Amino acid sequence: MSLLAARGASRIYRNGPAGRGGATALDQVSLDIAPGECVALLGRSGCGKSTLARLLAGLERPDAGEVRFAGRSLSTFGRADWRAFRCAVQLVFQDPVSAVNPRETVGQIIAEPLRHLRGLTGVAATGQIQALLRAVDLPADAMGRLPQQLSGGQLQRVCIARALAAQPQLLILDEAVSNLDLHLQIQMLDLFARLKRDRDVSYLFITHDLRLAERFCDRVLVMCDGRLVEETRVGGAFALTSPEGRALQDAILPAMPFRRARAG
Ligand SMILES: Nc1ncnc2c1ncn2[C@@H]1O[C@H](COP(=O)(O)OP(=O)(O)OP(=O)(O)O)[C@@H](O)[C@H]1O
Ligand code: NI
Repeated sequence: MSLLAARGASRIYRNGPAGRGGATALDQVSLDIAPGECVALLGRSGCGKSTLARLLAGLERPDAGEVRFAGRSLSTFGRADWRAFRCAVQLVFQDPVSAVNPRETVGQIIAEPLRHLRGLTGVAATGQIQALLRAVDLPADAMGRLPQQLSGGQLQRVCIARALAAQPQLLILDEAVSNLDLHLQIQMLDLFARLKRDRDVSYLFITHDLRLAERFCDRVLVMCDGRLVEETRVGGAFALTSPEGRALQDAILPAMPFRRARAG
């Protein structure tokens, strides 16, 4: 059974780059994400990953093909369906600054899905906001701060907390941990792994880091020029075989010997 699926989904930006058939950002992409599954999406910059993420999250419509949730095309959704879908599928954007209202405090930002999607307000909401801030390792007093008073990595974690507030079944993470330091990356991945184990949450994990993908995901998808060019299950002597996949694997730096500078 697939939770979220794309069937021949294409997206053409009329004002996009010339070449490759005009401005086709996404070219007949089909994929399935099963409940509890963790799928990595890799590919070089501009290949269409974020576009696919927006389509799968229902924020943009495909120009051809369709996106299906629990077997139903999003194009048939009514108001109540959209509400259920927004609860079930959450997207954490690549750029946290443009993903929040600069005039809202962290508390207000996280309160929004609690109120609109889960009907929580007042003390119940405040308790949840505090728990969510703890989960993403932000101090409780972050609640009263504005986005501009936070670092990029702190704001990214506010966005993760906001996505988790909906208690989604599927989280689409568009480079959501890329600009966090290694310690925080591991902490967020532990949090995601716990949600996966306890609540069967699925993930579409967009990253440039093949090693992260290998560690966290069940399956790796590789895109090139708007198309899916490879799908490989992770495990054992796992190797990517498409030219694009091989390039990703070759791009992993060998461990560098660390030399301590000598005094004097
Ligand atoms: N709103 C838009 N209008 C016009 N063109 C767009 C728009 N959004 C994306 N594109 C184009 O579509 C293509 C795919 O962009 P997309 O952001 O999906 O790539 P990406 O794989 O996420 O890249 P990155 O790894 O740099 O985030 C690019 O050529 C981009 O210029
Ligand atoms: Ni992107």
